[in-house]
Amino acid sequence: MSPPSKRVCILGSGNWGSTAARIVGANVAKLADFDDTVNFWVHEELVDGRKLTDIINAEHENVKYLPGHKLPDNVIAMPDATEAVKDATHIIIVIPHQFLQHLLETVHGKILPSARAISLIKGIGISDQGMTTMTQIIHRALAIPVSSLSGANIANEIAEEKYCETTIGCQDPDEAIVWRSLFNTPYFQVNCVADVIGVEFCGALKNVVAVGAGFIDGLGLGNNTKAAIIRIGFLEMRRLAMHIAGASIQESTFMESCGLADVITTCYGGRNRRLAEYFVRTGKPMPQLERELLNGQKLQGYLTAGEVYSYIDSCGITDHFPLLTNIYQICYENMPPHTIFAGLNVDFSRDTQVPSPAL
Ligand SMILES: NC(=O)C1=CN([C@@H]2O[C@H](COP(=O)(O)OP(=O)(O)OC[C@H]3O[C@@H](n4cnc5c(N)ncnc54)[C@H](O)[C@@H]3O)[C@@H](O)[C@H]2O)C=CC1
Ligand SMILES: O=C(CO)COP(=O)(O)O
Repeated sequence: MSPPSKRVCILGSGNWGSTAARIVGANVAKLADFDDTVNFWVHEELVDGRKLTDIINAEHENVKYLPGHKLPDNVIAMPDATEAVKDATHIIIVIPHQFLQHLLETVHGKILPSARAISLIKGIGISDQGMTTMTQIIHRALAIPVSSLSGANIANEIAEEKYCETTIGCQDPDEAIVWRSLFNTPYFQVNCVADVIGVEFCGALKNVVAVGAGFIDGLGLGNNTKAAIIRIGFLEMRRLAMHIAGASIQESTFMESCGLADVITTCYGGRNRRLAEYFVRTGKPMPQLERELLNGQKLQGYLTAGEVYSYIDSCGITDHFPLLTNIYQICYENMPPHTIFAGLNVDFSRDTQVPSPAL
């Protein structure tokens, strides 16, 4: 039998990164063409005076970001990202989006030219060229094919092996089969689509809607109000994604796990929702709440609200996105939370009237 020709590296070890390591570690052990070892890059820090990498390798548990769940023994924590990616054919990138650029600069020139990557990140980038997705940023930096994975996937529930679905966006059907084999389990059901950036836009933009849902909970309003915010938020997400990249996005992607299902789960169970509720109840700024309540975990929706607004404002199209605009103004411009309802009676049948992006 020939030796395994493929090898996995996971870049990122937070709540979702550690959960992904649990899944992928167990799966590679059963795949003959993959080396059993999974290199797991950990942003090094001290936990009770010990290095987190040492704790993970001794106890097979990420006691800070995924306490109470064992990682497979073949997942090896490493503090050096360049060492972790060295021989990897399949690179899984799962870090908060604000840290991506620095990580890419670190691993640039250190990866196999034949490697491929998949992004599990939920976030967007803003540059002179407008709004970019994580796979576009990774592809430009590393010049390798990049797929996306996103879904209604609250990490703690998946670590408890509660059934859910996810969506992989991958243009090459053969590659899609390989990525699916790394992630699919009886309790984590993967569906593959060819729409890489549609999957990503859904995952990133729903975090802003979840902040809005948290405001509703903070105001003590009920389920009907939250359902209205979810519905309008979903339409604005779709409207913005189609405005930016309509020619390459499939409408059907919005009905996959990465679309409607993820908006629902995050608006009820996510960190963005929870901290937005505290924001209304306490009046404390989001970054302070993140430091006080998340024990090192990071919010994506608050930053994404700012990034989305900078884009729609620069395009002069805020009128077409009243909910996303209101959420931004509540987060960053001291507008009171009840102003979330201002101007929400937009006619979504007029989507074609949003001016095209000047890209
Ligand atoms: N937690 C969840 O339920 C889910 C998260 N995601 C997405 O996955 C991505 C990663 O999130 P999580 O794994 O949950 O992370 P997390 O928010 O739980 O943890 C933060 C991570 O950032 C690392 N970090 C801190 N400073 C850093 C730096 N300067 N450079 C690099 N890394 C640094 C920490 O070591 C830690 O691993 C995010 O885009 C998130 O939206 C997607 C689906 C579910
Ligand atoms: O993306 C998520 C669930 O699919 C997690 O959302 P939060 O970051 O709000 O917890």
